[in-house]
Amino acid sequence: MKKILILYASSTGNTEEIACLMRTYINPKEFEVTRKNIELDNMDLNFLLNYDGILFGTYTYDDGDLPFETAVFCDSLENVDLSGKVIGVFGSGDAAYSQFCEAVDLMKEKFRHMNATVIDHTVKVDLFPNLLEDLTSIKKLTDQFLKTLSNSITTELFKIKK
Ligand SMILES: Cc1cc2nc3c(=O)[nH]c(=O)nc-3n(C[C@H](O)[C@H](O)[C@H](O)COP(=O)(O)O)c2cc1C
Repeated sequence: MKKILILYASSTGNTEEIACLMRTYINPKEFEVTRKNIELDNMDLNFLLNYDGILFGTYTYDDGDLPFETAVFCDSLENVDLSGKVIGVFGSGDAAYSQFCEAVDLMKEKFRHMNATVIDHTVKVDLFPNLLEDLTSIKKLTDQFLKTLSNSITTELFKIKK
């Protein structure tokens, strides 16, 4: 069974709510799913290698920038080989800011540069996910992620191949 990690930074719970919704769209009989917050006290990110796919969520802060915990996570990623991992990116922002959900795009680019297989569609929610278009977008990312993941080789096979 392929393993999925839903990992996110959320200060007031909006991004966490997207993560919770995503989990409901994944059949636990088909995939092993873990959902967790970024933990600033443990930035050894080698545990990411235990997962075949990662759904990564972040809110946006300070005029289109990464929030602190996502920035620390990003720096710690330098030593981790994410090639072959399937990754989807989502987040919450506030449409009142000109650089709406910019952190989602920044993380998408970051994962792309690490040779991960990044799903093109991203989820950008204005604050809390309560509109039909939010749910449609979240379902779309989850479905595309699961489809790509199903067609990828498993982490175990990937280790042997390397
Ligand atoms: C100081 C500050 C700066 C922010 N800057 C942005 C921004 O540049 N772009 C954006 O889309 N949202 C911005 N936001 C809004 C948050 O991203 C938004 O409230 C989001 O829903 C928080 O997600 P969370 O509940 O998962 O923490 C900012 C919020 C604060 C408090």
